[in-house]
Amino acid sequence: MSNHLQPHIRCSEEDMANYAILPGDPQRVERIKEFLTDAREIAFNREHKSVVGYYKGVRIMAVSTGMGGASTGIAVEELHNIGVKAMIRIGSCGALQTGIRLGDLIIVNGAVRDEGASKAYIDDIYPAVPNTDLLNKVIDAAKEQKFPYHVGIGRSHDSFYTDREDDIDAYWAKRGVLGADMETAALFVIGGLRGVKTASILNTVVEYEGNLEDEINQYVDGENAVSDGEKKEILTALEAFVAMEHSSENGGDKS
Ligand SMILES: O=P(O)(O)O[C@H]1O[C@H](CO)[C@@H](O)[C@H]1O
Ligand SMILES: O=c1cc[nH]c(=O)[nH]1
Repeated sequence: MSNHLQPHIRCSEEDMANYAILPGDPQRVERIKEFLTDAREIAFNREHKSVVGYYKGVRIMAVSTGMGGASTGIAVEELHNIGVKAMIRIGSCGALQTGIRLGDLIIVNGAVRDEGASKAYIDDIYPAVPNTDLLNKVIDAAKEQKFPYHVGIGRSHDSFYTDREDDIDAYWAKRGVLGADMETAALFVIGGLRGVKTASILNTVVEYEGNLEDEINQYVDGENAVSDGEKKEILTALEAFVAMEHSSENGGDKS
């Protein structure tokens, strides 16, 4: 653990909480802040905006990762350096299966490592998986709040606008992958290697074979189902952390 101000996220041990919610978008940090009490902004440097506050008495940080595995890896490492023990990504994704609707949550139980950051750490036979205990608490939280959710594999990628993206999506869709994002695999692998508990909840902002740019623009404009999906993923992550705090007080899973 380090008392030093971390060079990118600009947080130190005194800002630390055991739990951190990691959106990609810095603007989402502001919206998470609305769910917290006694919340204060810690820093906003590059793509990393951070706040700390309380939810049902549990101290929780929210720190944006920016887009992609490279900046996510930096955030995970620096949060680990100041002592954060568990991290839940709340992201947006494009669905890869019909039947997954805008605003539905995808809870990722394993990620295809189609990105470079995790491979810089370890060979790609190493699995990108969440912590089982935290995954179960996320699923329970979504179920208890009656949010629409799907549990399955995600594909994390580095490049959004390649000429082959439709074919690549079709390839992974046929193999049962539920959705695509850019950060989950790096979070799972780097967090796993560092002994950090991780999970990832993705809000569906593009339906399968929907219009990628139009639907993401709607999301940025804060419209309807996808904005509700964001609130649902925030509440799911917060409740999972509350459950984790209470189970550790009661001698729960120490893995
Ligand atoms: O909304 P966030 O969390 O940034 O997640 C998704 O959105 C970005 C692309 O639009 C990528 O970062 C992707 O993973
Ligand atoms: O299709 C999508 C939508 C959001 N984010 C992605 O990575 N892919």
